[in-house]
Amino acid sequence: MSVPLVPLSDLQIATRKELQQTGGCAASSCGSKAGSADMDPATWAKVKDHPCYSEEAHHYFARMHVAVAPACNIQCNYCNRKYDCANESRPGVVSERLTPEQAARKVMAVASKVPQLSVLGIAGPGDAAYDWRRTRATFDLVAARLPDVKLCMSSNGLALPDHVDEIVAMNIDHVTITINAIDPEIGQQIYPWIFFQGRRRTGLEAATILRDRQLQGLEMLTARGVLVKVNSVLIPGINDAHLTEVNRAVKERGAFLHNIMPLISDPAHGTHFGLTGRRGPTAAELKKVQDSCAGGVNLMRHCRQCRADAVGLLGEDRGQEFTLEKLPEVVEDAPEARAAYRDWVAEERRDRAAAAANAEAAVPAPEKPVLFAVCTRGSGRVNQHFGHATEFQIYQADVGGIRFVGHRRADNYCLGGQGDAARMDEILRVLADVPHVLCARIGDGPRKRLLAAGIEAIETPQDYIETAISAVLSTRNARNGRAAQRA
Ligand SMILES: C[S@@+](CC[C@H](N)C(=O)[O-])C[C@H]1O[C@@H](n2cnc3c(N)ncnc32)[C@H](O)[C@@H]1O
Ligand code: SF4
Ligand code: SF4
Repeated sequence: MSVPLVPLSDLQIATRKELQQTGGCAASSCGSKAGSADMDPATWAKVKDHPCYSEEAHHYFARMHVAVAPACNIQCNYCNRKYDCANESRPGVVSERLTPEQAARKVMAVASKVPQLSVLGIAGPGDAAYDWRRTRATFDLVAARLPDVKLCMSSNGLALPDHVDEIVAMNIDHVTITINAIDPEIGQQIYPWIFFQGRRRTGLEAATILRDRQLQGLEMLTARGVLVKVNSVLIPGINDAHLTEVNRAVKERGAFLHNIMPLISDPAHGTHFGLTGRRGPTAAELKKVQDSCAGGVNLMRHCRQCRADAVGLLGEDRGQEFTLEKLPEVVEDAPEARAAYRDWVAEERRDRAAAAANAEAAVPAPEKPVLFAVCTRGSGRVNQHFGHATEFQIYQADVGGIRFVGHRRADNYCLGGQGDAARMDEILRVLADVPHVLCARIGDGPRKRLLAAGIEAIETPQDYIETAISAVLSTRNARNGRAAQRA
């Protein structure tokens, strides 16, 4: 279940949805097939339950953000924070601001209801490092009450070097720094001002100070063993040709992951870029930039660009279930449920890895890549009704095996038991290049509409995704073989 997107112009709707189709992870990217096999045990231990730092983990684990840090010390031309907004799905937007005590109560409430919860993040809605007093108070309360939940924060980097000792002491193992430019000439087109050491600075001076502090914070954190993800917003015409340089610079300083995200820009959001017509990138533009970073820091390709109060698995947002007025005064924790869930995941992972290996061995790899759109509620299984899917996970089978390559959003087709024709049109557009949809169930009507558009819907309820794909490939091979014999 995700919150509805804000109405965007047609171009933007197309662009945001297309952007979810940036397939083609390089084998080294985003831990796509990854599990413990491709990293050292200490690093795997840190990322195995973190849905953002491991693509594999995002099938099982949930994160939540608490909106305790509204203050920010810089202005980005793409950011406009909103504090009472339930219906926009983008960073910097929240339904309500919380005090640290309220936030801790909310985390307890979520943890007792959502055993998948493994990470508490503070992503503003302003800056977690600048609004440090509130960030620290929140983390202290939660660490004391829920020691098994990992702590994670994101920052523009300007205030970060001042807090590295505390971050390490507080066991905050995951920090995100947004770095959009290394070259201050480019940076000054993104940041109109920063507030540093009691003064507002602008232009090249501002961009240079910000860049230096970001890289300093990155170096300090990685030297102390903290895993750092670098976010970069791809802004066409400003930093598109420059992000390979950013990737190189952050690799040299030990960044773990690079998340190159599309600019979200719409006049209705009231940002400088939105109001002045600066558009977000197309899917092809984003993919080109991501591909140009191959061989550098591993790329994250499963980011959903969440709200600053998001709750749940990536791709779902259960935030409205846990608003302040719905929180009980006293919450009993249920750590056994989380522990039991983690034990189940450990077994499930072993099973899924074995099933995936068998599935890949069972069929010859297709010569040309074949795409699959999967309806899933998580756990690496095909377990969602087609009509309920608000996003499709896209898998690719090719000589490299079967792997996750991205996701595409489209509003769910089924509304209160009725199919929605306009939504179906959009789904057909979003899946235009995908020949197979895998789902738990699908009605006759939508199945026929898909088929008429050249998309085959296959019901494989509860199968592991790789197993289901392998079975479809096998049927495809047999069909193609018969066709070749007839020819
Ligand atoms: C709201 S910020 C909060 C954390 C911190 N202040 C920062 O900027 O890193 C979270 C992330 O959302 C990104 N973001 C904000 N507005 C955006 C937009 N319009 N398009 C794409 N990314 C955006 C920021 O660059 C940052 O990486
Ligand atoms: S640093 Fe983060 S919160 Fe501050 S203006 Fe930029 S995106 Fe918004
Ligand atoms: S915005 Fe991206 S990195 Fe942050 S919680 Fe959502 S998916 Fe993870």
